[in-house]
Order: sequence, then C-alpha cells, then structure tokens
Amino acid sequence: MKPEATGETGERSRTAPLDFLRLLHGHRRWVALAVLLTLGASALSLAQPLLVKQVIESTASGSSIGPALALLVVLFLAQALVQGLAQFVLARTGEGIVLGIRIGLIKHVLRLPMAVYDRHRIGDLISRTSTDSTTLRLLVAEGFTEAITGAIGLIGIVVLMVWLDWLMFLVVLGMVAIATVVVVSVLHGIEVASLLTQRATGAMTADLERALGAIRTVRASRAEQRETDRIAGGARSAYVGSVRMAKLDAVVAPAIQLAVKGSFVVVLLIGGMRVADRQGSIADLAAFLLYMIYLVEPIGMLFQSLSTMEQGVGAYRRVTEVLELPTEQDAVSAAGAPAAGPAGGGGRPRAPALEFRDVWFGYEPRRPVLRGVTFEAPEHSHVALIGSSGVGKSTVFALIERFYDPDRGHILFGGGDIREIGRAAHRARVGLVEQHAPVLYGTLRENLTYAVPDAGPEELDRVVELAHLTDLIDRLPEGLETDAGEHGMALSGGERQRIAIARALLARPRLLLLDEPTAHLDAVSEAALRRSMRETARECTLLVIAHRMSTIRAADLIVVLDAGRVVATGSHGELLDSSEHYRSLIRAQQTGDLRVPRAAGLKGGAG
Ligand SMILES: Nc1ncnc2c1ncn2[C@@H]1O[C@H](COP(=O)(O)OP(=O)(O)OP(=O)(O)O)[C@@H](O)[C@H]1O
Repeated sequence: MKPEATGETGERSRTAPLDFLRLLHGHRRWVALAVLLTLGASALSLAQPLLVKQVIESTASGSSIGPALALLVVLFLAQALVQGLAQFVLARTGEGIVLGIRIGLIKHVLRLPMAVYDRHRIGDLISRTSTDSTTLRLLVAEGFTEAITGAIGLIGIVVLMVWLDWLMFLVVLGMVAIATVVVVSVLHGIEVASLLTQRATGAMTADLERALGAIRTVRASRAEQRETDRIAGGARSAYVGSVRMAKLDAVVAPAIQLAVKGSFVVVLLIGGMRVADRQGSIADLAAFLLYMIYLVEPIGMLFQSLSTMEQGVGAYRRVTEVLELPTEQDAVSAAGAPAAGPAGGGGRPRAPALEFRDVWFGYEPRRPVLRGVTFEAPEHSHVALIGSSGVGKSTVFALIERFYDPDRGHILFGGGDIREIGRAAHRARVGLVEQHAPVLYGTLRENLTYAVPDAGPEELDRVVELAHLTDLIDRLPEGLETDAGEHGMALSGGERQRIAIARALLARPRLLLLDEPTAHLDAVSEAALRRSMRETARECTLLVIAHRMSTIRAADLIVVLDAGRVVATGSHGELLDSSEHYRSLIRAQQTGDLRVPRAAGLKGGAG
C-alpha cells in the first residue's frame, strides 16, 4: 500500500503500549487469570528473601532453621509451578489475540470494495495478512508476557525494598532512572526501523507476486535478473531496517544490567559500611541484595517489552490500517428506482431481464467512463455488447455485478433497482464468466461446484453437458477429480472458458454475463463455445461482450457502445442498414478484430 494512502507516519509514535491495550478487548478473562497467577508467582518469589533473612537471623540466635528451610523449598516448588502456569496462560492469550486478528484480517481482505483492490497492491495485502500478523504474533505473545510479568514483579519488589530500606531504594532508583532515559531515547528509533522493515517486506512480497503472477512474460522477456534485483531491493531494505532495530535493541539489555549491577555495588558499599558501623544488620543487607538480584529480571522484562512493542508497532499499524478500511456493504440502499414502467405510462406485460437507464459512472471523479448508458435485455434473449477497446464494456459488467455502483441513473433487474436488494442476493441471480475465465487451484469438481458446493450429481451432469465438457472429462484419467493446476494451467483457454460457463450455470443464474475470449479458439472449441452459449440462452438471459463475428451475428440484439455511450441498438441486419459506426466496426473486425482503437471521428465529447 502506498504510504500516503494509509497514513504510515511516525506521528503516533508514543501510543504503542496504549494501542496494544486495545487488543486485550474480548480476552479479559484470560488476562485476569494470567494476572492472578503472575501475582501468585510473584508473591511466592518475593517471600523467599524474607525467609532467607529469617534463616540468617535464626542461625545468629542459635534457634532451629529446619522449618524455615523446609518452607523455602516448598516456596521454590510452588513458585515454579504457578509461574509455568502463568506463562502458559499469557502465551495462550497472546495466541488467541493473534488468531482473532488473523481471522479478522482474512475476512476483511476478502470483503473490501473493488476500488480498494484497484488502488492497492495485492502482494502488500498478502504481506499484511501473513508476515505482519506473524510479526505481531511473536510480539504480542512476548510483549504481553514480559509486560505483565515484569510490572507485577517490579511493584512487589519495590514495595518490599522501600519497606526494608527506603534510603537504599532511592540509590537504586537513581541508577534505574538513568537507564530509563537511555532506553526511552532508543524506543522511537526502534519504531521507525520496525515500520521501515515491515514496509520493505510488503513491497518485496508485492514485487514477488507481480513477477510470479506473470512468470511466462518474465521468462519470455528474459527479465529474471531485473525482477530478482527489484525484489532483492525490498529484501535489502528489510535487512537494513532489521539490523538498525537489532542495534538499538542491543542497547536496552546492557543499559538495564549496568544500572542494576552499578546499584548493587553502591548498595553493597553503603550497606557494608552501615553493618561495620553497627547501623544495620547483615540479614537486612542480605535480603535487600537478594531483592536487587530479583530486580534485574522484572525491570529487564518491562523495558524489553517496551522495546518489543515498539518493534511490533510497525506490524500493528499496517494490520490496523487494513482493518480500518471500510468493507463492501451488503445493506440495501434506498436509492432504488420506482418499479419499472415506461416513461409514457401504460405498463408493459413483462419487465426486461436487465435494463440500464441513463447510467453514468467513472472510476475517478470527473472522468466518466459510462456517460448515460441506456439499453434493455429482454428475458431469455441473447444480447451482444460490442465496441472498440476501452469504451466501457467490462465496466458495464462490473456495474451489473455491483462491483461498483453508478454515479447516476439506474440498473434494473426484472423491473427492480439492483440496489433494492443486498449485493450477495443480487449476485446469486447473476453468473459471470470473465474473459480470462479464472480457474482456481483444485480439482475440476471443486471448480465447477465453486458457487454451489452442495450441487447434486444430476445438476453437475446437466451443466457439464450444457458447456460441452463431457468429452474433456471422459478423456481425463481422473475425470472430475483431475487437478486443474495453478490458475487452470493444465487446461486450454477454451476449456477454461467452458468450465467457467458450467460453473456459472450451476448456480442457475437468471442472467449470464459472458466476456468472450479474444484469443482465437480453434474451430472445434469455438463451435463448442457457441453451442454452449445458444443452449445457455434457453436457460437464462445472456449478455455477451462479443469480439467474434459469429457471436455478434448469433445475438438477438446488439448494443453498440462508443466512448461510454450507446450509439446504436438492433439486430445485425438492422444495424448494417442504419449505423455507420456499426459498419466501421464490422469492417475493422473483418480486417483484424474489434479491439482496435476508436476511430478519431467517433469519439464522444467530455461530460
Ligand atoms: N479499475 C479501473 N480503475 C480505473 N480505470 C479503469 C478501471 N477499469 C477500467 N478503467 C478505464 O475505464 C475505461 C473503460 O474500460 P473497460 O475495461 O470497461 O473497457 P472495455 O470496453 O471493456 O475494453 P476492452 O475491450 O479492451 O476490455 C478505460 O479507459 C479504462 O482505462
């Protein structure tokens, strides 16, 4: 994703720990249990120096040390057990949080409005769902464990140290404050480096996806090395970011160690002098020093968790940016037109299957692609949509599927505005066969039943026959269970197209949208495809983006688009008589195909 589009800046840098707290929503019970267990483990741990103090005092006074020693052993065991349990509960909570984020991301990424996919790189969305959520997994699991365990341990130790000797505690506090200043000063640098790393990883995944998605073009253009360099550029940037992060992170642990060990020496010095002057007892000094040793761990954990969270901030921001994108709404809009009826009154016996009424639409504001498109497709008709390349034919399909909504005008389906029912319900009535007929990785059966997973064998046989796939399936060694290969590579273009037709027909759509392949099919495949189309029209209304003369002639009605407007409609014979534009398109088709650039004189004006 482009940084400017997603606001990936360092402005919000100081909110990391608070941001992470938001993740705890919905996991409060487990967090509460983990905090309780950690409290228990800390209490068991903190009682130990006091017992040591008692053992020393008992030895000095000559009384028995057996019970205190036995209790100490019990405390060791109990602490180990409770601490292990606490750690498990914390780690499990972290994993639960990450699972929730991943499922949320997957759901979200598949439900974004089409315009978002147009703007963003798919590889980057994949990277956010996989790499970023994996980074977040480590950081949430580690960060939480360290922060909670560290904070609870620290509070307990501080209370006991103040109680034992508040003056000495002030010495320790001064040293730790110096370490805090050092650690906080590197945290921002860690966050910036983390963002750099995650962004570079996203760019690397997107570039890799670009290259693998067009691997044949890459090979044919002998561009392997250029692509390797480009993708490696992302990998190198990620390396630079990670090394910078490691460098800064390496300051954190030694700073804390130095502070605590420095305090240890000072406390030993002052405490030793006080014992020599008989102003303090050895037992108190020993207990205080033990707490100091214990102090290293929680302080280290706390600071480390801050550093860990800053490292996770990059991944967290990139993940939340996706989660904050609005998803496609299935809600019914109030923008529907009144039920169909001709402008002059006098209701029609039957509304057309599909009707475009003065439809305006642009992918960008002020650049309309469709400029007042109006046409009708009667029930069970076979309608061909034709026009030169870029006039807006695929855009008409995209609007019918409600991948986008018109800026103005209405699209009516069986007389009702398509915005009057939810997108999913509307899409169930429409079948779409794209020009490149995507076949998904999996078996032929999985591909055919993709829209209707529970289709019965009779239904499947019906569409296999309709799409003239019987021969292909009989020929394949494993029949319907044969793998189609990645992107259906194990199939020919015509076979992929017919599989896509069968897949669409299985859902018994009322309207089938078919973008005819432009690549030349052999005569047998073309005839099979044409028969499929003819038979399909018996089942439903068929709207075809037609490139081939044979398909155009076969249509009951031809809609000619130019510069986003319908310039003529009628049958082949009628249009030959009435439309110069149609005749010029047919001439172009006879010398090549319809996908020639528009003739200059036929261009429409702006707006
Ligand atoms: N997702 C998009 N974002 C922005 N502009 C787009 C998008 N899709 C298409 N366009 C633009 O809209 C115009 C119409 O495109 P469309 O794909 O509908 O034409 P078409 O008639 O189907 O062309 P072809 O026969 O070459 O497939 C073109 O100028 C194209 O550049």
